Amino acid sequence: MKNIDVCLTPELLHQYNLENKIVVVVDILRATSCMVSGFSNGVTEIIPVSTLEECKALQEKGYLAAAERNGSKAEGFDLGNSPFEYLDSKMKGEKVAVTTTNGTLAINKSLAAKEILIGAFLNLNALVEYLKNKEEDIIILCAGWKGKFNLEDTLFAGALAHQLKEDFQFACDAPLAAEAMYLTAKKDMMNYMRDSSHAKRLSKLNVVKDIEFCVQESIYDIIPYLDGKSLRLKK
Ligand SMILES: O=C(O)[C@H](CS(=O)(=O)O)OP(=O)(O)O
Repeated sequence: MKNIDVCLTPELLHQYNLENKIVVVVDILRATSCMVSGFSNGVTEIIPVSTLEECKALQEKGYLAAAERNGSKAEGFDLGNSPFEYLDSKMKGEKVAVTTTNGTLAINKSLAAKEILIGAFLNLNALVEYLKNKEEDIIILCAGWKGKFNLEDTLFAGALAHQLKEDFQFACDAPLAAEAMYLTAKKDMMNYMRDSSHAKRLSKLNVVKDIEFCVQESIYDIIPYLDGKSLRLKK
């Protein structure tokens, strides 16, 4: 049977063989939630880069530049890291270069995979429908926080692993633990997340509405994937 596994932080990724695997990268707060929101609102291409310098260089080539460090928009860039910025009508048809603290790094660490998909609660069902018939093993890569474990990405990993468990067996205890957390949390996700370090950090920046938005399940029926250096929408 095919396997599904969860990598709880990019710092553990060296333990996983990505060859011929599908990697679903998740950074619920907020990078991958922003990406899914942007594509759902008509953004045509997103280039994830690891550094502010790379992002600036793409801004000079005409990309809208989204740059966040420690939760706030970096100086001199067009956008920060709120999904609501991506829902603005002026984003339709735009190409975006993006760098964030955790999410874009996680994408760039996954390049050895056969396929890289972008996951969020916002597109959970679309991912389940796409992945359930795939032959490849799946790794869900949690972006975490600065190399450490975080709650919200693990909850998403648990949700996805739970919904795929009829077709994929759990490769180790990480999907099992993530699933147990998700099943406990899902009745009141916002309340469960309230104590998480990331929610506390972002609430100091007055972005509680972003967190409420990012925990909504399956409001968008799309899947962004990495095509060369760019994220695009699966047809
Ligand atoms: O802006 C965010 O949501 C976070 C900032 S931090 O990790 O709390 O410093 O960045 P992300 O890369 O989206 O996790």
